[in-house]
Amino acid sequence: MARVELRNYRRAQSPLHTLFRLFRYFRHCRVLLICAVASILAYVACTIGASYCMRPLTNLLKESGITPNETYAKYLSLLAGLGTLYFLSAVTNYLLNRLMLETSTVIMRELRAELFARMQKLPISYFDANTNGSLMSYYTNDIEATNELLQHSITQMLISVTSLTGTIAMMLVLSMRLFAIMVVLGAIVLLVVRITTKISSHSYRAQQKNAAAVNGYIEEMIAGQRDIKVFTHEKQVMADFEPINDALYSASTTATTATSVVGPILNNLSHMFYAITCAVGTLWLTGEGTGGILITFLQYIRTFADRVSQIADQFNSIMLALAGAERIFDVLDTPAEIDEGSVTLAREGRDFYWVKPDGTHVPLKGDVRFYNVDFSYDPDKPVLKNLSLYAKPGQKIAFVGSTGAGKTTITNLINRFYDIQGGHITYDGIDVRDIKKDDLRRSLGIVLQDTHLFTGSVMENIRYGRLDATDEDCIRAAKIANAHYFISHLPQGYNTMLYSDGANLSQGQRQLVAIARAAVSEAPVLILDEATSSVDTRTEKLIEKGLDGLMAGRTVFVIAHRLSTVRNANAILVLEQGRVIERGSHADLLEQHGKYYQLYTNMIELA
Ligand SMILES: Nc1ncnc2c1ncn2[C@@H]1O[C@H](COP(=O)(O)OP(=O)(O)OP(=O)(O)O)[C@@H](O)[C@H]1O
Repeated sequence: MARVELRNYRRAQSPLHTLFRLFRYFRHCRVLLICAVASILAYVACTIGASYCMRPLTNLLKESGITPNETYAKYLSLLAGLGTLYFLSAVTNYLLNRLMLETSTVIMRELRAELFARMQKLPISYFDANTNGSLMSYYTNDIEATNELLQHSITQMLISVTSLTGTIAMMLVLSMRLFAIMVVLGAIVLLVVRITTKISSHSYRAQQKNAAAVNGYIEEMIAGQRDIKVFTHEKQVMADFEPINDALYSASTTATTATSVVGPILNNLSHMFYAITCAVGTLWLTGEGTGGILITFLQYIRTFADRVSQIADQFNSIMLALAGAERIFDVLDTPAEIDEGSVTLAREGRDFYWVKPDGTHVPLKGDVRFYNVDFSYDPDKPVLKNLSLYAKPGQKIAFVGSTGAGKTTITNLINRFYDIQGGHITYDGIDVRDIKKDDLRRSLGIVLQDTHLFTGSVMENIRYGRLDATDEDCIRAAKIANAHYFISHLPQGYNTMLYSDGANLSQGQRQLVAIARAAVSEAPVLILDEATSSVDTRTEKLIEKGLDGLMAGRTVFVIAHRLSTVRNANAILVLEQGRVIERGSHADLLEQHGKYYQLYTNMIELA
């Protein structure tokens, strides 16, 4: 059963550092940011000012020595002032939301671009260690969380903190005595907030972790639908899904329960707060205008309590969103594939050259040699041991051996998907580590067993092998690959669009397009992972002819699955546990009566 990888869902490890790093992205939208901060200040000033209007309004009721007309005029002007402040606070709030929306869109664009660019530079080992699902969730969950953070959470937090500061200042201005009561009660509220936040953030983390497991599982099962149906594993898949779905259910229930408890507790506390201040205030405050002070103070208490509970809520979501941003930064900090190569391999027309330091061009011949190569993916599990082999220009080298013997690994070392730990590999006498990686890979044509076709026309998919190839080059390559006939019979010929990894083509047709793609690169060295096992004999013949056309005149490494490939090869290398145990032509090896003889006489398919 397929493995479900859990992403490491956690709270931000270094939230402040992540936050400052995120703030650096504001450098491209400084003006927007300044406007946003100004809007926050204006918004908070308006709301606090509106609350303050309660004082003169209340006092107006008891004001003596003025005529009813004067009272009425004052009353109207106060109401007009209050209305203006509420109107302004609505406008500034709208402005703020717009500004943060714009700002976060700009930043998200940059972050997505950086993330995507970094992923293009990461070594293949990174993709081995991370499932597609977990990589995708950087672009979905984590980008979304960061967007939410920038668009709402940070803004709300800034509003809450500014408003809280302003409210405290106004409370101090109104009455120091009442503020003293506030401090005591505030300490109690903070304690409660701290405890409940701890509980809720813990359960939220559990919820996120379980959600990741469920999503990862679903994604994997969707990708494997064909295999699930073929092996009639539907029931098993459902049975495996149930426990992780249940785990998500209980984690979500705990999380929502914890959150739903925080609100009422804080609400009740704020009511108590309100009542106590009201009672004490009535007893303590004496003299002219005390009614206005008390009413306004109570108004501020409400704001205070609201802001504190908002900060508690936002703190949690900010921490979780920062964890998303942190994961994105982790990817951005993952070291890119190192390329210490300095030797340039250039293409001119249809030929490849090695450009020597003095500028002279030496045609590439395609001579590849391994000298005592040691390699392992994991340090404690050697895969290739002291492996030596050579392919002279134009030779066809076939690898045979049981599964896991190291055939694919060898081909992955030629193009430097991985670096060797011992020995060296040369290409026309140059150590491959000295060749610029892009140049090296461009001078190797590769046909993988499991080809990926991109969304685009057939022509564009063939051109993927060499981006500057003309339409004529692509058609010529398709002819070499024996793909021209079937492509010409597609509804729009070479302009037929391919979708979902070429799902509208048969497996054999996809393989022929892949061969054409390698043919258009016209590289002097070819690496073929033959894929004929899952196609019918007629298609196999087509592919065989396509491959023969492609291989002519080039050095070829082929992971052989067909007897014909092996028979035609200049040399057959028999691998076992990362070692070459036999080398020779088909006839030589049969004569030796060794492993190859056994493979050949016992099996039709060799690998
Ligand atoms: N990305 C990887 N990370 C860790 N180990 C790997 C990785 N790829 C292959 N291996 C291990 O390296 C060994 C050689 O694998 P390799 O794919 O080269 O064998 P192979 O001869 O091509 O097998 P097959 O014919 O089944 O494709 C195996 O034990 C395999 O489990």
